[in-house]
Amino acid sequence: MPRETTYRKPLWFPVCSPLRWSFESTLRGLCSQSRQNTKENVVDLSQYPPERIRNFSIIAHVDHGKSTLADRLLELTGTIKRGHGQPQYLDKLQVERERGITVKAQTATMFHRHALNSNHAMDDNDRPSFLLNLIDTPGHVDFSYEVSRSLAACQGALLVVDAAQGVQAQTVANFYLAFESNLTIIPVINKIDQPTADPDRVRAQLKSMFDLDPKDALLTSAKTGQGLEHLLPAVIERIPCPPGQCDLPMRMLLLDAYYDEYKGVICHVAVVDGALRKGDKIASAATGQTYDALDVGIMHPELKSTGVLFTGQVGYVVSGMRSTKEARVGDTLHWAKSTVIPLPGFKPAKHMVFSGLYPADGSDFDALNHAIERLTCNDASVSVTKETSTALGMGFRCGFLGLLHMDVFHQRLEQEYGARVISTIPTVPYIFEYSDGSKVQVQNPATLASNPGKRVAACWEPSVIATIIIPSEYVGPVITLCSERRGEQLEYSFIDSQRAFMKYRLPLREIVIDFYNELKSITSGYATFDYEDDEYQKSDMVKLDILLNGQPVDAMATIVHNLKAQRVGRELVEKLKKFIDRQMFEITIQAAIGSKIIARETLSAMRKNVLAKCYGGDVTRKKKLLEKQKEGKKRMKRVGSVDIPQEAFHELLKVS
Ligand SMILES: Nc1nc2c(ncn2[C@@H]2O[C@H](COP(=O)(O)OP(=O)(O)OP(=O)(O)O)[C@@H](O)[C@H]2O)c(=O)[nH]1
Repeated sequence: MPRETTYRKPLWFPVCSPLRWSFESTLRGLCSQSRQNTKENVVDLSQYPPERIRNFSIIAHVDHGKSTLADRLLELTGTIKRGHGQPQYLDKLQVERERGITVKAQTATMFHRHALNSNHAMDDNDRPSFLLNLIDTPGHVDFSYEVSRSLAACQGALLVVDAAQGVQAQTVANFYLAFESNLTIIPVINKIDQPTADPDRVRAQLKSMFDLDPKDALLTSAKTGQGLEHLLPAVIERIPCPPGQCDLPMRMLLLDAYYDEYKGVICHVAVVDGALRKGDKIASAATGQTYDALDVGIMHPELKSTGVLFTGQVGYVVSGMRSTKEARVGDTLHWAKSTVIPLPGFKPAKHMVFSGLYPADGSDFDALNHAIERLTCNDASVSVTKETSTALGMGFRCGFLGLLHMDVFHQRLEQEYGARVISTIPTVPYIFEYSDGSKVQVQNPATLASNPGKRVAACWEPSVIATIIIPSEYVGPVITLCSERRGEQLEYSFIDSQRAFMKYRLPLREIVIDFYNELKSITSGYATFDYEDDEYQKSDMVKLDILLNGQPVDAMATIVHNLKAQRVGRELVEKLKKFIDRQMFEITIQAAIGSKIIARETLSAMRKNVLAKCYGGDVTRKKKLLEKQKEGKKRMKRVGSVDIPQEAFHELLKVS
């Protein structure tokens, strides 16, 4: 028998401003419906056959209001009890709250009463209840892998567009992700409360860019609550129910996983056929390994044990997987006793940027290994292989979907696992051909041409097709920027009288570092940008070495375009000079291509006397300063006889 689960009642907030009044009153009206859903205060999932289930995603450009809208839906269905001004409920990670961006897709199950073909005479209690699974997705291009995975569990998507900003680069990218997944798309024009909102212009853009019927667009303000009452009825009426057959042997798609200290690996799953019950023996189609379903439930929005998940439902299963490596995102889990055809799964993530990760303190290697293993369970898009650097010791070469993704991964390692890491200059995966005809993909510049006797004969670098949307007056500076970055214009048109749309082929290397910031700064923050990977292009790339006192520092090697090598080499040595403390001997810092030195700086010798500032003979103060110096030294990496502070490695990341 399915276990019962409890609804939470919505909370009413005091009315204290006209703005709040309209929001609260709308919410109150809507919530009264959901409150009546909860009359019996329990839910039995067997009441929700596929016809009564809707799985949908919220997709949008960054900051167009997805998470706020998701929160409002959770509130109006009584799933969460909260008020205005609180951090977004579904942005749970510290990194998400600090940066104000969604990094992980989050699923929440809601219940809502609605009569199809709306019979207004019907009492709320008589309206059938629907189970709605909402998936809030990230907006930034680096996390589009999360979006495409989430869409695999959905039949529809709310495409949210800011009423003032209109269609932006990630609106285009996300629309095509949903369109290619054959999802029903409901356009939602949000933030209509803004003084500069122009819903008619956005409607026209939706028509011209995506051929979406302007009449289908819903107008909302997640801030004031205006128009929210139309969202869930549209979801229920327009989005099809999940396909899948109740009478087939159970199979489900593993959508995501994370490690919980108490429960072990928790897998988020979408049950495609049959039903999953607590106690079932399940197997992984990828590995053949079998497990027991120890706990089964829904995200409501916290884990709520239900003991069963039926066809079309999205929820979680705790299966006693011991290692996070066993939870392969995209895998099909099924009843161990039956054979099933595995579900299509997901395209493997394509790594755009690689960087070495090393423990700040060499003795922390095992701790970092453990932290990376746990975190990659929750972020399957990172690739990890072990590597060794002469400068930094044992570490890992990790592949990321972009620079922001890399940054977020570092931050999560530090915040969630207390790991202190040093990362090497990010690089993109090049293909090099040697004089003997052999080809290699180079993810770590230090490994390039490490075989003596092999000469590089040719190089190919990855490129992307970039979509840029800007107000028309910024077209000139953007064209200049793209050509400086070795871009090739592929398309140039106008979305409407005020906005230009451009497509460029750009080398990936030119956009991973700093391109977006520069684009934003030359367009006063108005440009939006998105990219998808394209083919490799032949290119004239060289390896740039950094030498300290004549000794190459492998962790600082980078690959640059021949024409830019001189400038990059100069910037790198100047940066290093600023960050390396003077030591007891002279230090030469050089940048070199092969045996040719292209830039050089010298740090003259000096004894850094930390006690110089300590006047008088206070022993405790002297001790304190010496302790501080010792602590600082721990964070240094010794290359030959030169100590390099951690910050030097971080600073080098910013040179393109
Ligand atoms: N005026 C107004 N502001 C809104 C509305 N909806 C959201 N916002 C604000 O817009 C900002 C971005 O909202 P989010 O919900 O974080 O946007 P998002 O699309 O989830 O952002 P990412 O997760 O980073 O992609 C926040 O400051 C919200 O308070 C709205 O309807 N009107």
